Amino acid sequence: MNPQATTPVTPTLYEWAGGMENFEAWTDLFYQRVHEDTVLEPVFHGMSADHARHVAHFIAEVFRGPATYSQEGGSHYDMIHHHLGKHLTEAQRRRWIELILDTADAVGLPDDPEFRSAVVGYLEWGSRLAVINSKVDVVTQPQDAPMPTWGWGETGGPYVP
Ligand code: HEM
Repeated sequence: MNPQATTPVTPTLYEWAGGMENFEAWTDLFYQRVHEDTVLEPVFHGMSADHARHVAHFIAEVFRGPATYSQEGGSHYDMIHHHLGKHLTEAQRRRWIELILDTADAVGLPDDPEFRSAVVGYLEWGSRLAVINSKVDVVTQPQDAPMPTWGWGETGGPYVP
């Protein structure tokens, strides 16, 4: 018997989350809530109508889903570029994290310890990078920098500026 036939394949975070419609539901509700939030509303006041979907597609691609964000013309460089010069504060970042995690519960994303640990790890990492990038005016990453990917495990080492 082929042993591979019986070896269970670990699902990606994208698959475990239940696919694109769940990422879109998550960010659609999140950005609705952002506009009712006194801390975050001023940050996102002029955001584009497509913003929520772009963030859903970005996170889904990072979680090893389809490359929709890239196929729509986005890139890691592009995402960083959107944060330049926004001068985001730690208070805004914390509120962003709190609200996006509350919204994960509201839309019924899986709440098992392993999945949520990976999600929190990614959101902490990504949101702290967003704040760092918001304090500068140029992207130091190459324009063709690959999209990051995120799995079930650990970061693998210390921060490299
Ligand atoms: C994992 C964390 C994050 C991810 C993956 C992410 C992703 C993105 C993406 C993909 C865009 C571009 C959207 C578009 O093309 O329309 C964007 C824009 C933006 N993000 Fe983030 N972001 C993160 C964290 C944050 C945080 C913590 C804040 C603020 C507290 C923030 C504030 C903004 C703002 C102000 C824009 C520009 C909105 C606009 O004017 O259209 N981001 N983000």
